[in-house]
Amino acid sequence: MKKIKVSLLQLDVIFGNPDENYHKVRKYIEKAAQENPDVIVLPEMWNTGYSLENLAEIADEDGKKTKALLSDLAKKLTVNIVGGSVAIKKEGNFYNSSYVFNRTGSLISEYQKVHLFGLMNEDKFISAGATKNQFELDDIKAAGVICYDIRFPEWERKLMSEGQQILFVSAQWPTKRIAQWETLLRARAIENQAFVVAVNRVGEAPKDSFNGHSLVINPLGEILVEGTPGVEGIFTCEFDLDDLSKIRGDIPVFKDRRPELY
Ligand SMILES: NC(=O)CCC(=O)C(=O)O
Repeated sequence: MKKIKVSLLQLDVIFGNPDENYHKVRKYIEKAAQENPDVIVLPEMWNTGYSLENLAEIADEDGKKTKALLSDLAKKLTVNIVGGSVAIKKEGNFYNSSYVFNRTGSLISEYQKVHLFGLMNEDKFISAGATKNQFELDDIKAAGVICYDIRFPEWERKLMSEGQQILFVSAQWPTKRIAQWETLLRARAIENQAFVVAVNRVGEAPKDSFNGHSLVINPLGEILVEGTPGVEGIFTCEFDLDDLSKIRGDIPVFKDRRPELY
């Protein structure tokens, strides 16, 4: 049996206020670690929110502050951290950037959101990434994407087709489209025959409302845990990765696919 315990930090994000958000994330990670999870997962753009007009003043310079905080906590608490994403500035550009740390505090993956969400003006302020986000946590192969990325199944397929067992998703997905969030995530779990661990923020921003509905979904598309809508908190779930081999054996989607046709 290969069990993994994940803690989802379904947090409110204080708009345009990195100092308060860093303080809050530290407290929440320390609190979550008391439940002894293997992995702690954060939402999207948790340092600034979508305060895009102010990025020059508030984005994290090359992610230095974020990396120092998450590395320190991962090492001190001996826990893997899938660090959601933060706004960073690097060489004159802004990125929506994700960092993953293992239990020793080493940075094991870095990813910039690939698909930028025009409806929230992200494409006007942020530069797109172009690299994959694949990593191993305690020898478990996994991949990660950010929010709007989940509307591009060909991207998740690419990330998940080298034996990845868990897809991590970090989001600021507004309440008004939350039914689509659930449907898309369940589809990504079923088609990739993988667990999906998806964290969405709660709270209000000037132009959007967020109600969380963070989810852990099994490879059959069944919901194992749902973050209580509208409630800030830590939602923890343990699941067994051995379930995957039976599902992948019964319906061998990865073996049966015909990539030469599509
Ligand atoms: N932050 C995002 O990428 C939002 C994506 C979203 O809301 C959608 O409907 O897609």
